[in-house]
Amino acid sequence: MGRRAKNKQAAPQPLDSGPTPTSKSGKRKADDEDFGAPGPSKKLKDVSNKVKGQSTSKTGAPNGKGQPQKAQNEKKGKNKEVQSEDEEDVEDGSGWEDVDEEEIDLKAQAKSLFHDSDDEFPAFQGDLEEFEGEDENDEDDDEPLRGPVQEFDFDSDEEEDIQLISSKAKKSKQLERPAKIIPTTSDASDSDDSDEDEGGKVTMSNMEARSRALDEAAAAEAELDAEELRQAALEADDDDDDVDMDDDEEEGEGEFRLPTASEKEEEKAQGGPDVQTVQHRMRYCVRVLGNFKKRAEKGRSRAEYIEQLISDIASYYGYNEFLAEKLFQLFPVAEAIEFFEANEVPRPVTIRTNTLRTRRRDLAQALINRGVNLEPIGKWTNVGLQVFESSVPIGATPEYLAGHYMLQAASSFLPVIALSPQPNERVLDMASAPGGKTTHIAALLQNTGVVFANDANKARTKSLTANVHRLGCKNVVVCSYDGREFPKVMGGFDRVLLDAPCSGTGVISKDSSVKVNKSERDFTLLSHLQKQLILCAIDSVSPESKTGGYLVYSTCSVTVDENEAVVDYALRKRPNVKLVDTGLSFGREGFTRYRGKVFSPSVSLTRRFYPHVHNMDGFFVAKLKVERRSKSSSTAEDVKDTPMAGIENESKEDLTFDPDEDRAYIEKAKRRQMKAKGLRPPPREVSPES
Ligand SMILES: C[S@@+](CC[C@H](N)C(=O)[O-])C[C@H]1O[C@@H](n2cnc3c(N)ncnc32)[C@H](O)[C@@H]1O
Repeated sequence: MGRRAKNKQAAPQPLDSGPTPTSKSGKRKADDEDFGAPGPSKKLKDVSNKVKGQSTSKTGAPNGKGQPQKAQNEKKGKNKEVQSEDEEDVEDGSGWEDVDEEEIDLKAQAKSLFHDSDDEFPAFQGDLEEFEGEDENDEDDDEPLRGPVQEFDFDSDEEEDIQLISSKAKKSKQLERPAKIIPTTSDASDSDDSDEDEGGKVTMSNMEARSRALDEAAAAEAELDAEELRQAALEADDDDDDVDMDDDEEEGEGEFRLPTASEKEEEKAQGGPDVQTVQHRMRYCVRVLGNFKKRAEKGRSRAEYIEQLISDIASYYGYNEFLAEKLFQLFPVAEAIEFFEANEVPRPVTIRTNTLRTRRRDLAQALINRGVNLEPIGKWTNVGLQVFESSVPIGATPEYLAGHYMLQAASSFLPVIALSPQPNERVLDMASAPGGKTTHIAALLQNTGVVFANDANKARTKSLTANVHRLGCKNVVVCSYDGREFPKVMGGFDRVLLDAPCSGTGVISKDSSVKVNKSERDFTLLSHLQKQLILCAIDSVSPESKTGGYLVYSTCSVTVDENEAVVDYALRKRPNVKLVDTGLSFGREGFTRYRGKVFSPSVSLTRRFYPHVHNMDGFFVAKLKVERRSKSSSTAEDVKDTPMAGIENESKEDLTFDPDEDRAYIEKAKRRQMKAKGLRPPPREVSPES
């Protein structure tokens, strides 16, 4: 089981202070790469220690005290460093339940229910009714990354990769993966520049070639990973092939066994197992589960091994057991460990060129001149740049301040690429703050048409507005409604993006508080809200649109309740809607079956992105085409189930945009504007009705 050896990318958070790290400070040593190495929280500690120029112990426990993470979290909970939630036992309402018409009482929800997919903004922490009173200091969405980005040695890592792949072909997939954001095999297949010079600094001339070569290597490794997973799934019988097994035997793990109930009690009484025991036990359980028939102890069930493994994952990586289990269930056993491992590693720092102000080439040149080491993210985006190191604060360069780029996670590009807005269209970004995607949409529209950038959180619309101005977007209207009020507020959009409030289980590497502050109730409430929002988003799309008629639904979460289950729900409630291809060239297919639930086969058109597979935040993207409602397709059930039932009763067949409806608002705005300028507005027109 591998520990990620290639933590080459700087963590976004430790850039604030401290001396410039050494050239290898972001790189992990290959000999750290199994459970015998320090645990994840130790790893995080390692990073910050390195930044501070301190040495670290190699054998320490995750918390540095011989105790796994869990014990630490309990202490943290007391210190209020990590917000913990009351974990109410709620029936699993995800998947099939119907969404009530009435709004759920979000006030009753604990803090930090939603998570922001954009790395420029911290998780939304609060409830809808507190929006007005929210602290203005919350506007750190576009918080500049201060201090230098860690430097790392790309070339020697690549050499190391090749060696590792050949000598430990069965070992960790994370281990050998470069810190490059992974493209598809097809992206790399047409490259013929594999012999390009990869040494030395990145320059404008070698940038594209380097990128292609890295893409190729990454694609080859992705293929290798897939093969490994297939092998693991087939429960490789040949113990000689199993590197982990050899390691285990060396460490005397052949005699390892599951603890009995009384041993577990004893372990608990002593304050939990020590970190070495947890590491060994995890490795042992993974191995047994890889070939249960052959390796399991007599009289022990698969469920017992799984239960033990989940409990150990929770304590080792610092999750509450509920979330550890929920995430564990998404993957085959070996891959689940890869996922948890990847959540301990920061994702690459990436920026999006603002094409309203500059070209990527010019921006890259300007930043290279300032001492920024960067290269294009990959072929799938022509505006993204990955920043490897920088001698200047990347969030405070003159180019940044002039709006030439947005600091934005690579995964955040995906929904907008899928949305594919066309010039002159009317687009709604239903949950838009702090505006990473809004400004991307505005740029793709080339400042034509109009983007309504909505967010229910008024405080957050300030940072949204600031970004809109900084990036020179002239076609954006900012508004603040609960998304569930659409399309009553306005409808008839050519395209709608619903980047929904979510649990943030895809961005744990950025916000580790998610590990402990999410309960079953949170997922139930979120899923419910997401289902309400998606129906309103669908109803805001104009089926009459000549150029569009699309909705993109996205989250920065990996749970099925917040993704496939929401989309499937929408398909069932809105027969005039169908899933279409996202147009994204990579990403795993969405689940069409999951733990007894069967979704529409078309849900396979949705795409999932994972940190351990794509080296980007966990993300989900679905694209839906909204068609005209036929009389037969709008059933009584539709009307009952829509959160906009009131509206449908009023005007069920006609939810298209009526510009006349806006006249009064436009008039009011004009008057206000005149007053603000010290002018006297003309007398109001008296309408015949009044
Ligand atoms: C994932 S974040 C959006 C990130 C944004 N799309 C971007 O790219 O910068 C989700 C947003 O949904 C907003 N939100 C939460 N509940 C909402 C609701 N009922 N209606 C509209 N917005 C909501 C939150 O305030 C938060 O800003």
